[in-house]
Amino acid sequence: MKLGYKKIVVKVGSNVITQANGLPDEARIKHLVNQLADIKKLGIEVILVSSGAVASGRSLIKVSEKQDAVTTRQLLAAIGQVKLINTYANFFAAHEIQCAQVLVTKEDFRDRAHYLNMKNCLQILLQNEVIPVVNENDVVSVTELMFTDNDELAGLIASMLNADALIILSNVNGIYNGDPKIEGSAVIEEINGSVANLASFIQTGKSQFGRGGMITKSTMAQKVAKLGITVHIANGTQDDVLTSLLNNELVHTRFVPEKSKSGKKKWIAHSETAATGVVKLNDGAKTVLTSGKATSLLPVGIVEIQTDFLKGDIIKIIDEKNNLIGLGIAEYGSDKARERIGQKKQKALVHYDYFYSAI
Ligand SMILES: Nc1ncnc2c1ncn2[C@@H]1O[C@H](COP(=O)(O)OP(=O)(O)O)[C@@H](O)[C@H]1O
Ligand SMILES: N[C@@H](CCC(=O)OP(=O)(O)O)C(=O)O
Repeated sequence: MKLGYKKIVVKVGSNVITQANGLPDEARIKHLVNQLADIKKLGIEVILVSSGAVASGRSLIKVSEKQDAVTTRQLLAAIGQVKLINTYANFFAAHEIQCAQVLVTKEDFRDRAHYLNMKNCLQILLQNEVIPVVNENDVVSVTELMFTDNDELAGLIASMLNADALIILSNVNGIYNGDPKIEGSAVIEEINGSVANLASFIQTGKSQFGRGGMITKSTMAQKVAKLGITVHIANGTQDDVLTSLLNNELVHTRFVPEKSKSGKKKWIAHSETAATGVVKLNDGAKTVLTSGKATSLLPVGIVEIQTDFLKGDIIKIIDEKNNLIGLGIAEYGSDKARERIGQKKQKALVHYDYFYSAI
């Protein structure tokens, strides 16, 4: 395979494996499994993040219209996930490959200990030649405990496992420079760094069964590429999509990776919800911190400590307009930080090694 990856995370959207009538598209799932099996047999480690539990459940049970959205999702996912994982397990078994069901919630990544626990779990599966099939545990994860969608979850897993690439399979050929349904719109084949007007190309509507939409996909993809992982968005309904992509023969969108960041920085990048404190910086400090040079956050650039934190906590670093600049681990607590606001020659509040720039 021309792209030479050793470890990939493949995310399959609900639309890829669901027919227009809502029933699971078993032929499509089988075709994807056949490709994944071929890829695995070449020695490439594969982690699959698959949506489709809710869509699959919809084909199995009729839900009362009176039921609210949250309980409906719980019901459909609880039933549908069984069908989904069974379908995968049967198709992988035909290749003598075992797969595992890994259902997660945001809480399973809430601090470094939980994060490393999840990492261990996936690593032990890979070491035993098992393909993890990951999905959000929709039965217990509701409201604020939810990931935006499985694209966010897949980005987190790719970062956590130091994958070479994250391949997102949706029902379009990639990100278009206009509405994909309108003639004249074309796939943007390469996205390098942060593209200021990328969101303006993207229609806010989602596909029939999808949750997040293309905007969350592109935001997540830019973040993951910034951490050093190549991200591909391609059409999972196209025949041989994975093998063509890995042979560099497919028209799709590729996010060019930056230099790979450390494991700690990758964790910090995905820990915004775990952040306790909020620290506001002046514009000079913002410029220095986001310049790409190895600089630590010094108290001289702090204008306000908005929310308290303890030594070792993850803190949000914002600018004077309250936009997120980055995340970091505090070297000391908010009490000491407050005493040092605006002072020169003080110990860094966040060391460069523990700072992730969101810009
Ligand atoms: N500029 C764009 N390029 C590509 N897709 C877009 C664009 N704007 C909106 N979309 C929509 O985003 C959808 C894919 O996102 P989503 O519904 O979350 O799918 P999935 O189930 O694969 O996660 C596409 O079906 C497409 O209609
Ligand atoms: N966890 C949900 C899918 C959520 C989701 O992100 O869906 P999608 O936008 O199709 O990837 C399910 O299995 O139905």
